[in-house]
Amino acid sequence: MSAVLPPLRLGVNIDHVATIRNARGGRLPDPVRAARLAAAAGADGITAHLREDRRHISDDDISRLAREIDLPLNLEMAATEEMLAIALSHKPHACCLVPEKREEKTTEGGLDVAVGHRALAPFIRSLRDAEIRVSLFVDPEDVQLAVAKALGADIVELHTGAYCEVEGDARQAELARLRRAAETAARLGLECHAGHGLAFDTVQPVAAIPNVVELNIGHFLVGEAIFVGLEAAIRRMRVLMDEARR
Ligand SMILES: CC(=O)[C@@H](O)[C@H](O)COP(=O)(O)O
Ligand SMILES: NCC(=O)COP(=O)(O)O
Repeated sequence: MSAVLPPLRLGVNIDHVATIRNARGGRLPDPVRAARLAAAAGADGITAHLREDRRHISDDDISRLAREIDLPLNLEMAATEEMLAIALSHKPHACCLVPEKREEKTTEGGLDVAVGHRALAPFIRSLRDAEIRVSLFVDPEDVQLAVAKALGADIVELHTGAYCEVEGDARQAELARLRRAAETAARLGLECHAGHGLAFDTVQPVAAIPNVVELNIGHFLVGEAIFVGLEAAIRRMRVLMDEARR
């Protein structure tokens, strides 16, 4: 009899609703309305990345999400004093620390906690003292997981970008990295999430990894929403995730 896998949560990242809004500098489409639709479609949480350059999600979006949305808010941010102050003022369910480079189009890799641990330690302590869950967005490497544990993180989110960007044998190799990292995370007592670049055609092998308990998916869902609507896109992703878990 196959083991029953733990439930797999879906965090919907609404960054790129704000990208479309900012294209014209107005108020529409409203990312908070997208969060409400995501909740109605069965999302288990909302993820929003407040970048230092505010290219999409704004400070006001975060304030409104924190006030108006009942789902757990996963605030993605760089490990800066500015972002720490914002996180402590809103006290989201979780903060996911991600690397940021101004010139990047999107997140290019995991946060190198093995190199940056000295600066990260007090930062993580401040978040934990405020009872905010701490997630570290990392590449699927044992050293990153070990340091994440030593830093007192609650969660690691495995970067699935490399897995999504390749095909064939290379993708199978990246999937094996993700599986091994998820096993290591479980052994260390770290809650294991995954995300970046996931789509309908890539989600199921990651959703089937037993120790992964949450997927954060955004860009693909917002793009798909242009054609089928956000609720339908989310419901389809949910079906694929549940099928993979059986
Ligand atoms: C960390 C990650 O992979 C995403 O959650 C992040 O938000 C990507 O950045 P953009 O949303 O700006 O593409
Ligand atoms: N942390 C990953 C995330 O929130 C969504 O990434 P993407 O699906 O927008 O690439």
